[in-house]
Amino acid sequence: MPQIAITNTFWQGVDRLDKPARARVHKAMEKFQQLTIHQLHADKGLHLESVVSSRDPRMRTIRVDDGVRIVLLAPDDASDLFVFVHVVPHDKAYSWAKRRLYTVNAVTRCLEVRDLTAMEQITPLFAQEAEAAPQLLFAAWSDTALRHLGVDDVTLRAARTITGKAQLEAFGSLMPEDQFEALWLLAEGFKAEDIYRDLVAARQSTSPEGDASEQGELAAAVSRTRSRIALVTGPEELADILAKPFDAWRVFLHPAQRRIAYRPSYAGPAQITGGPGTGKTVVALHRVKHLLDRSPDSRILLTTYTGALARSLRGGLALLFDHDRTLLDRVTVTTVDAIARQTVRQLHGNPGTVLGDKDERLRWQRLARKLELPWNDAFLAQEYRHVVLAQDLRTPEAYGDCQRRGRGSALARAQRERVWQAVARFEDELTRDGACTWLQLCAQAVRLLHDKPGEGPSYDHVVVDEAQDLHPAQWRLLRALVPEGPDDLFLTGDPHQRIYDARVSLRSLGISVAGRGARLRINYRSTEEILRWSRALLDGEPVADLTGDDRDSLAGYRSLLHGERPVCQGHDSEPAEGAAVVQRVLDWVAAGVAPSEIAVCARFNTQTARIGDRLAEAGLPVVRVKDREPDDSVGVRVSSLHSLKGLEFRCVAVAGVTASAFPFQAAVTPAEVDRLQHVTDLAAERCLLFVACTRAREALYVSYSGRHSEFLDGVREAGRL
Ligand SMILES: Nc1ncnc2c1ncn2[C@@H]1O[C@H](COP(=O)(O)OP(=O)(O)OP(=O)(O)O)[C@@H](O)[C@H]1O
Repeated sequence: MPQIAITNTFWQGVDRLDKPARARVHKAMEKFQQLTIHQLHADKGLHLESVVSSRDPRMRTIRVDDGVRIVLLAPDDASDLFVFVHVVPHDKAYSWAKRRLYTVNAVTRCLEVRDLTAMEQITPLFAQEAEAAPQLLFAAWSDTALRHLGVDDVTLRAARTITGKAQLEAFGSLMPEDQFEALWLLAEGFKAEDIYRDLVAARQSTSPEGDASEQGELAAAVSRTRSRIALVTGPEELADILAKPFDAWRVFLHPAQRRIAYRPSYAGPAQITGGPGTGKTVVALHRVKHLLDRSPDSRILLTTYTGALARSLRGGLALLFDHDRTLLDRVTVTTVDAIARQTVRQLHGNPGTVLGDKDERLRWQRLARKLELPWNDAFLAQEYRHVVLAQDLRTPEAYGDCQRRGRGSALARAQRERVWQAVARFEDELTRDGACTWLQLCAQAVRLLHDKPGEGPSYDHVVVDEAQDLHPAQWRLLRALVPEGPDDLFLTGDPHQRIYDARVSLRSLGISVAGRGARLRINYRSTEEILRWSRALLDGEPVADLTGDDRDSLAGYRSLLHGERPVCQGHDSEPAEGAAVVQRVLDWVAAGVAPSEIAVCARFNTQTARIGDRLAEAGLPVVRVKDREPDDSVGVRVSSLHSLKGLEFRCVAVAGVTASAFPFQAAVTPAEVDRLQHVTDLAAERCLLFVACTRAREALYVSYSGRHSEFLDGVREAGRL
């Protein structure tokens, strides 16, 4: 009977089919595996046939139904391994298969694919242009240097004609993925030796040795290409795979992802950064798997910022541990705030009422008035958050002497005394009312853990997702929950998605990640078109990294996927804009996108609610994204921008991107009140829009009525508006 291997491109094809077509794919594969090779060639239903004049003589197709065919590679040696490489509508299947050639890379020894026909067509055209060009993009590297990075002859010929990044991009989806990545990183200014280490050596080390003389060349290369191809070991595994939705991330990891997640051990805290959609959450989940598999008794805390994110982490873990749910008993998945509340309850008793931001601000407002302070509620709340709680200051002397890092307003000693008076009153009143803030609760939990060692919750490993938004008080709690040592903390986050005004120096909190940092650069979620558009929203100002000691950068960040350019439209009035958003959503649904795979969001709740009503009037099911909404409910997600954090959708509409909404003046501290806070608030506003736009996988629609946001100017300047 034939053996089956499936590639990531095959599953991407399956993902694009509707449910009935997917079921037929599953049926065809089941049948395929049950037949002998001889029966397979004779079977009229599957109708296995060669692809006439294909670049790769091993190319075959089988029939799924009248409209859809599977493309596969048949063995041309003694092996019986068939590699399922794609599934597409009938006519496209042949044109796709004809143009492509699968080869084994001489350096990485992995199987890779290229659109050979297109490469051969483009290369001579570029070569003509190159003759007259003053400079070639890869002139600084010798053939030997490029070959060392896995660039083969065909790609080398193409590379020698490339004059700039735009031309390199034109080859993006045509060249073998790894070779393009190497060239891209060179063009982005990365050093050849770093690329070799991160890409080539990583591929080599994550690939088990396949022996071509025993297995046949194709089978050996397949067994070495684990990041893109999975071997199906037998009918049971196939049945198991076919029975549930296939989530590629469970099986296929980029070498950088695998190297990070499955590194046997880190000597201390490790930090993983990367732009939106680069698989940081995926890596965090796989790290949990590695830690659980490695030692049978270890207890793990997997934590993040919001309840919605914790729920989605729980869902991800359930998928990853589908084979053995009992392992999950050793993992606690919850928010940092929830673990603070649990700790206080366990070690002290009822923590009382926890105030939301709004109530806290009202209290500061009252105090400012009562004490006749020259500062407003926003200033006092920020001073309390960024100085008093961030440095865990507990006495007027400590506050009087502290360095107010990150604050852009000077406070003389007498002024500090007045602020402290307000702080003391604020805390006393909360104690009197049996209330506290979330950050106070975290600080209290830390004190209790120190005072009652061994009595509170404790973990062997803590894994943190979306780490960029945590406050120092929350970091202190995480530090206190896990003893210092190897694999104590594993942090993933993206400083470019910082939307909750967190400023942290991890080192000062006893969390040093020096020498244990890694970065992910390939986006698996959105198309390159959406990424570029969204990146132009950022103004290029440097962003502090997760540690607070260095700068973060999105250099080398890109997507392997391509699609439509985002659409940005201005309208005469808000009703006209609302109507356009509804029409856009209807178009997406008509094109086959499930309503639950569409998100519509706006800056203000009132506007979001109005659009939700309009969608409902148009007959569309609507789900308002709030913390406790079940994930499987049917309907277009209507959401605030903040609630979209960490989530993703096939299509996203961001409405109301006007001058008054982005930046929203009420959310931005005036520069004359605090210069640094002003800059930070503006950056958070930009990031908020960036986060919302990068939730889109395939389509992004951005709209406004009246004057558009200044943040869109960057997109206009980049020629993308
Ligand atoms: N190796 C992979 N193969 C296939 N899909 C992947 C892979 N890694 C990640 N993905 C997919 O890419 C998308 C983004 O992954 P993930 O949510 O982990 O990224 P992230 O870096 O945490 O994103 P963000 O910071 O924007 O929340 C998800 O749909 C995930 O399933």
